[in-house]
Amino acid sequence: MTVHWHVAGAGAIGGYFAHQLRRYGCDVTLLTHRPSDGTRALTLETGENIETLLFPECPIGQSGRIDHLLITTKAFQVTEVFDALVSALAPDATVLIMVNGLSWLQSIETTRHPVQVCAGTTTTGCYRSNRDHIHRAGLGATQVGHLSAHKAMMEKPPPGIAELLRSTPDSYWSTDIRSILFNKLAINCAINPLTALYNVNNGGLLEGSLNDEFHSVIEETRTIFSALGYTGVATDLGQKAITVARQTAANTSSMCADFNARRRSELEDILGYLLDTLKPEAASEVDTPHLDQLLFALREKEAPYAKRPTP
Ligand SMILES: NC(=O)C1=CN([C@@H]2O[C@H](COP(=O)(O)OP(=O)(O)OC[C@H]3O[C@@H](n4cnc5c(N)ncnc54)[C@H](OP(=O)(O)O)[C@@H]3O)[C@@H](O)[C@H]2O)C=CC1
Ligand SMILES: CC(C)(CO)C(=O)C(=O)O
Repeated sequence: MTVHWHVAGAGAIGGYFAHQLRRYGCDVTLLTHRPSDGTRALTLETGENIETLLFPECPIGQSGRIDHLLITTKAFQVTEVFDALVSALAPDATVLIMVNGLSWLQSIETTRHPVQVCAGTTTTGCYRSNRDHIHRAGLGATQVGHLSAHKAMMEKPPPGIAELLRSTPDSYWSTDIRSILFNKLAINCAINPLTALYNVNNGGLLEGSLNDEFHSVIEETRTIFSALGYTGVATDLGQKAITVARQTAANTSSMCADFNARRRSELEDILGYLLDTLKPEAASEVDTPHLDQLLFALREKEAPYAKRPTP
């Protein structure tokens, strides 16, 4: 039977995966929070190829039964979207959440539901030149794994995931997605806020006095992860953050792009989550003056245009 994926959040990344899944042969329906006439044409431009596909689209809440759900909104929209769709999910449905930032993790994990929840992360980079035109700026790797702590579930992709992994180049199943998500969170904490504060490309962190700040931020982030018991994340962060900044030197980080566009960023889902949720869980007292100051300065900068609950 054809695998049918519903995609909530068909923006840059969601639209990219929608294209991949359709080209692979899956049925794909887009779920929107905007008025819709029932179809949406999405163009994907990759450098080698440009293709427009017509997708069925329906408002969230009118989807009918969902067997496979991909959520690719911004991190701060995940819980709302999940809650709005949970009653439409088939028993044993597969949900895959693919966002940066982990602010949604606790609420999804504590919701009682029978569905299989996976999470993923990708280093493929996409942006939109208009609402329906997606550009793949860089082809990276995608990793997906089960959020369950049960070994049997962690080892085997639930229904629909194998098709998604096969549909997208360089995509892998991970038996330890949590470590990968925390690694990505640490890298995002080290790179994104500083680039947003100083409005520089990722490579700007490797130059001049900003490089000293970059190292202080890395060191304090490492200390938090170490105190939380994520020794692998803490040990690797220095080298990884510098490598990512070097490899993506010409890129504008997603947070910097959001600040420049004066739209709500994932500040609270990334650095806010690290300092307000994870740091208090650390086994020992951790001093993070640079990170505290960075969060304070960015909250001030974002305040005029970001609608967010008071942290
Ligand atoms: N772009 C990239 O290269 C990468 C992005 N990521 C992460 O992926 C996530 C998505 O990023 P990106 O694709 O760039 O962001 P976009 O803003 O392009 O896409 C988000 C999409 O979610 C939609 N949306 C918002 N609220 C709702 C809702 N309530 N119901 C349904 N849809 C909704 C938006 O619709 P509308 O625009 O109509 O409001 C938009 O289409 C982020 O966490 C980002 O950090 C990770 C790796 C790479
Ligand atoms: C890794 C990094 C920092 C690359 O730009 C990213 O994930 C982002 O911009 O959100």
